[in-house]
Parts: sequence; C-alpha cells; structure tokens
Amino acid sequence: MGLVSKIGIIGINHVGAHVANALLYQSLASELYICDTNEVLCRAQVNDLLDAMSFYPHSARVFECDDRYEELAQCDVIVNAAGHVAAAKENRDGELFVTTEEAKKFAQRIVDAGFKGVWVSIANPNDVVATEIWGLTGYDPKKIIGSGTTLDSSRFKHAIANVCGYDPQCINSWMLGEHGLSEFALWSHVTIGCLTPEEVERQAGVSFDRPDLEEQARHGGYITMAGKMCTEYSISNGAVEIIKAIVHDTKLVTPVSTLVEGAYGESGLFSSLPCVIGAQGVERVFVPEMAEGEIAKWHASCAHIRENIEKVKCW
Ligand SMILES: NC(=O)c1ccc[n+]([C@@H]2O[C@H](COP(=O)([O-])OP(=O)(O)OC[C@H]3O[C@@H](n4cnc5c(N)ncnc54)[C@H](O)[C@@H]3O)[C@@H](O)[C@H]2O)c1
Repeated sequence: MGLVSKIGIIGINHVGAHVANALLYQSLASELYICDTNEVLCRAQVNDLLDAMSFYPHSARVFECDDRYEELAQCDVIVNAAGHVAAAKENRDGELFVTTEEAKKFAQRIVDAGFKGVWVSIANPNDVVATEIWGLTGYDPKKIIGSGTTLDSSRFKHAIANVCGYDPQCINSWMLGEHGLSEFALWSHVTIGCLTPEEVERQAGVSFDRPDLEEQARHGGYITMAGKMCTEYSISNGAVEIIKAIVHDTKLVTPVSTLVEGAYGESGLFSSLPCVIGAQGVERVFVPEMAEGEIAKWHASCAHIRENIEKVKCW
C-alpha cells in the first residue's frame, strides 16, 4: 500500500455511510471513492462527508462515483455494502437474490479495470456474496474478505458481558460458520481475561446460560432491525477494524468469512474461521480444535451456505 490510502465504498446508505465516517475519524483513508446507484443519495452523502472534513483529525479527498465502478479500480480496499436491507428484515437470506444480482454489476468490471487491492464484502447473505465475488471474477481468494462473524462475535461478547459485568474487550468469544442463523458459538475457546467461563463461574459466583447466550449472539441483529430497520454501528466499526489491519498490516487475528479449504473436510465456499489479516488480505486461516458438537454445527452451517450458493450459482 502506498502512502496515500485509497478506499472505495459501494452502497452508501446506513452501513456504507458509517464505514466512511469511521474511516475518516480514524484517518485510515486519504481518498474515498463512493459509488451508489442512487445518485441523489450518493451526492448527498459525499457532500455531508466533505462538510465534516474540518472536524476529522486529518483531511481526505472524497469522490462521488455513482455507478462508475471502474474508478474504484485504483483503490487499496473496496467495501461492498450494496444491498436492500429491508429484504433482510427477518432473515439475511431475504437478500439472496438482490445482493448477488448487484455484485454481478460491479465485481468483474472493477477487476477488469485493474483492481489489485482487497475486497471487504459486507452485503448479505455475507458468505454467499463473498463466494460469488470469487466465483465470478476468479480473483485471489485471500484478497476477498467477508466481514462474516466479526459482528456476531462482538454480539457474543456483549451477551457475556451482560452476565458477568466485565469489559467486553477482555472477553475472547467467537461465533464461527455462516453469518446467519446457522452460525455457532465456539464455547470450547471462550476466555474472560485469561480465565475459562467455568473458572469465572466458580470464583465470581455467576452462571452462564450457554444456549441462551449463543442465541443472543445469533439473534441480536434482529432486535436492532426491529427497531430501526437496519444495523449499522457495530458492523461498520467491525469492518473498519478489518480495514485498519489491511492498511497498517497489523496481522489482526479475527473471525472473517474466507475461502474454506479443507477445514474438517469442508471446501469451496466462504465461511467464518479465525484469520490473520494484513496488507495482503487473509494471510493465514486457523482451524480451531473444536469440540464434537461444534464440528457438527460447523458442517450444518457450511451445508446451509452451500444450499444458498446452489440457488444463485452462475459461475
Ligand atoms: N455482514 C454484516 O454483518 C452486515 C450487517 C449489517 C448490514 N449488512 C448488509 O450490508 C448491506 C448494506 O446495508 P444497509 O443497511 O446500508 O442497506 P440499505 O438497503 O439501506 O442500503 C444499500 C445501498 O446500496 C445501494 N446499492 C444497491 N445496489 C447497488 C449497486 N449495484 N451499486 C451501488 N450501490 C448499490 C442502494 O442504492 C443503497 O443506497 C445489506 O446487504 C445488509 O444486509 C451486513
């Protein structure tokens, strides 16, 4: 990555706009290139961000690109937040035929125009869209990152923190598999500080209702959706953590949706596993030693993603 970090965003409503704002607050972009098929919205969001420029720690240039996707080919990172979130009111699968059609409009055009950077795809159903970008373009899969269970893992921390009262940032608790209803909690690897949940239960006198906490992580998004018809703060901050790891080459270890190549016999689809993120995208994929029940949930989750892929597969 050069001294000038160029970031593209496709889709600039709730999620895309919060990603843009968080990138500028964290001085992660020197140039932002923004696409939306809704040109009126695109112009308004670009103008609003430029109006805010004197308040960010550093100024950046922001460009309105509407549907001129080729202008994003020069970017180091492209964020895909193109969708129609209202269709995902009850289930992220509701956007299956929308987001996969939208991705067809820009993915190949951007790659053909010479894009060499990293895709960070947020659109839902997240694992299917990330698999599709890979399938359509043949792009290096290490440079395609689905935000995956980044957000759900943060929800899992929130749920555990509510019980014990400790800082969510001390809690290491991950959801894996699909970013969707088949995801699962990796209870075998949860730590709170350096303690297991069992040690905390014994010493602090709290009790973790494990199935309930897993359900809260799985369904937390729908509580937010029911009240505001979108989720935006958590996902945008999660996506920006991933982008920060790329821009600063930090080797962040975090759950993201990545090409699965052999984990417990699964291959050929994107799903969330622990990944090391740096300037080159996903630089390593870890396969945790899961408990038996977790392995069964991993297979069920991959099966659901595969079913959805089969419904839309065109590559
Ligand atoms: N992965 C996650 O954890 C997570 C969390 C929240 C939302 N999401 C997803 O992110 C996406 C965006 O969410 P939102 O709330 O901002 O949705 P939204 O429907 O409010 O906005 C989507 C925007 O994308 C634009 N768009 C659609 N197709 C386009 C295309 N081909 N080119 C350019 N722009 C296009 C629309 O005009 C709209 O402005 C949705 O798919 C949503 O489900 C994912």
